[in-house]
Amino acid sequence: MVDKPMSIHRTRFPFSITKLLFWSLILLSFIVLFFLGSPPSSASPSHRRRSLRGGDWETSVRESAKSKSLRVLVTGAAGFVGTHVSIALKRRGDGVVGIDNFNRYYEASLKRARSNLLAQHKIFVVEGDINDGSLLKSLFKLGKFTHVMHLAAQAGVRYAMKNPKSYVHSNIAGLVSVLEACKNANPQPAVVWASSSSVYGLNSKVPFSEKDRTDRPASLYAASKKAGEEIAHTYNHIYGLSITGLRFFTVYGPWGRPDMAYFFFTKDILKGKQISVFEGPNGRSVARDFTYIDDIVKGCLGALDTANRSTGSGPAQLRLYNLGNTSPVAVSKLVRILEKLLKVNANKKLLPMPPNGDVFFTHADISLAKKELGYNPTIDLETGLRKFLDWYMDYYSSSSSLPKRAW
Ligand SMILES: O=C(O)[C@H]1O[C@H](OP(=O)(O)OP(=O)(O)OC[C@H]2O[C@@H](n3ccc(=O)[nH]c3=O)[C@H](O)[C@@H]2O)[C@H](O)[C@@H](O)[C@H]1O
Repeated sequence: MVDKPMSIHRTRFPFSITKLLFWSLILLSFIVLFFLGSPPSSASPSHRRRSLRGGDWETSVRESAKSKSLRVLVTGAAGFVGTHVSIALKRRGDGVVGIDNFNRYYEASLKRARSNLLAQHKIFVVEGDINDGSLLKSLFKLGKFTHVMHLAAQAGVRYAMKNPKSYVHSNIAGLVSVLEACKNANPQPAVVWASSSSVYGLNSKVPFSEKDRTDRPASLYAASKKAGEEIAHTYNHIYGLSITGLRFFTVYGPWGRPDMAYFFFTKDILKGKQISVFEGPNGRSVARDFTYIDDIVKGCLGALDTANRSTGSGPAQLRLYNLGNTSPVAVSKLVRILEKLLKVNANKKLLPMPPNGDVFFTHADISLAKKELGYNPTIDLETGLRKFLDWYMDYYSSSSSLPKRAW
């Protein structure tokens, strides 16, 4: 009776209990050794993962933030504007730490390449999401930031129809997460953040002044940025955070975003692919106040330099500025400049502008930014596109993959 079940056991499991125990012990010791080998960390599991990947990230944050003047946390540091602003700050001696989630809205390899450029300038970029409150808390504790340049966002006007939730996640929830961290930080930093020309929406009065209506956004992107401006007001009002919003007007240049028209027109013209040029009603041209990246960087630095300290409670500085070029150019003219510089005729198709969130015209009144930030754009579209094309040719001739369209 006793032997029978044992023999049944033997036929079901090909190895003995002793062998099973032996292998379980080996496995257990591997698990124990793995965890003992991890760098010590008091942080949450997500932080532990980060330190495993990025080495001693806490030391890197402290080193990168070191400065006798500004200590700036740049969100979206591996983005187009984030990279340029970070380098400009570091060059003049400010401490800079970046955070970026390296999402796949457009080619991640370009973001990695920008991040490598930042590393060459000794700027440390933490890979993480602005919605990760505990990560932000640790970063503020380590970096003791005097300023936050908040540039992380879901960009793109037309993509909002494809993926509306990503705008809520990054531009609304993400902004609240950053402001919560700022409000709780010691010291409380001054915040400068990227709003957008798109908040003017269906406004037809030109040039667009900060005093004009912004309650008719034409896209969810615009609505998310407008919501951001209202959220900024709340955090300023209740928590005394010093907050400056910058309404960027169609920023372009080297290391730019492949989802923007000037960028993918270049790619498609070079490949002989047809490009769609949108038109307004009755063949009216669609135009943008295209603004070169170096001018935008100067505006960002001007905003950081003139920002007052946060007060913790009670009245604090709350500002909004247009950063444009104040000379709109028709999209058809943009294409003609590209054709001239590339020495290639574009295969163009004129199309009525689809109802996709786009607006017909943007034109910034920049008198306020001129007066208060010393903002003074100097680069015209042809000069700026020449600089962009120099970079583009150089970057994509040494890189195997051309940008793919995901938007
Ligand atoms: O100022 C901003 O705040 C925004 O600027 C930018 O948006 P936009 O000004 O719309 O730039 P972009 O897409 O390059 O289209 C340029 C022009 O080409 C036209 N356009 C576009 C696509 C196409 O296939 N054909 C075409 O004619 C199109 O109708 C438009 O007239 C940023 O992307 C956005 O993230 C935000 O920062």
